Amino acid sequence: MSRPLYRTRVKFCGLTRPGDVRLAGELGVDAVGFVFAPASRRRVEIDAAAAMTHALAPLVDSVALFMDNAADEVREVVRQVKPALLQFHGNEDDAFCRSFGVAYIKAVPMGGGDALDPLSLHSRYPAASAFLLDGHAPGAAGGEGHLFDWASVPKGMTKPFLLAGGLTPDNVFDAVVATLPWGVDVSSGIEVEGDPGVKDGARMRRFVEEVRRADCD
Ligand SMILES: O=C(O)c1ccccc1N[C@@H]1O[C@H](COP(=O)(O)O)[C@@H](O)[C@H]1O
Repeated sequence: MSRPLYRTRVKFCGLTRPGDVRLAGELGVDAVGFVFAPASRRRVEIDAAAAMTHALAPLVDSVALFMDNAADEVREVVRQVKPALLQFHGNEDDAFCRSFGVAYIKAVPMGGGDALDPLSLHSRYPAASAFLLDGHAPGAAGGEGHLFDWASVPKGMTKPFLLAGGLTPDNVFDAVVATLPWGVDVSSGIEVEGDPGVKDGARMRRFVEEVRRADCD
C-alpha cells in the first residue's frame, strides 16, 4: 500500500524526567505520556507531571494515562496538568472516559488471544478519539514490553488506532509497515535497561528514525 505524504504519529509514554520530555520534542515526537496508573512503576505525582509540561515543545501534546483511577483523581490531573488527551487502560466505560471533557484514547488488550471485533469496540466507546492496541492480557497493566501478533489487527478499524506493546527501535519499522497504524506508542523499548521511567536518548532517537524510515518505505 502506498502512503504518499503519510506521517505515522509517535507517542513516548511513561516519562518521568523533564530532560526526556525536552528531547522528545526535539526529536519531533507528537505526544508524551505521563502515567497515573496506581500500580505502575512509572507513576508520577500530579505536581511533578505539571512541572514537566513546562519542558514540552510547542505543538507537542501531553497525554495522561489511567487504569481504573478514581474520578476525583482524574479530575485533579485534568485541572493541574491540563493534558490534551486522556488514555484509559482499565475497565472504564465510555460514560466515565468522556465525563472529564477531554478527548480520550481507550486501550484495548490484544494479549488475550480473542479476535478483536471493531464494530463492537466502536459501539462500546463511541466517543473515543482513537484506540490503542496494546500487547498485554485483559486485566493486566501495560508498559511491560509484551508484543502481540500484528496479523490480529482488524482491517475494519474506522477510528485511528495506535499500535503499542513491545515496540523497540529494532522492530518498529516492521510494525509500521505491517499494520499501517495512525501512530505508535512506546515505553519500555526506549528505556535504560532495568530502569522503568528512565528513557535512553540514543534509543529514543533511533526509534523516531525507524518510524520515519517506515513512512518513506
Ligand atoms: O507504562 C506503564 O507503566 C503502564 C501502566 C499501566 C497501563 C499502561 C502502561 N503503559 C502503556 O503500555 C504501552 C506499552 O508499553 P511497552 O512499550 O510495551 O513497554 C505503553 O505505550 C504505555 O501506553
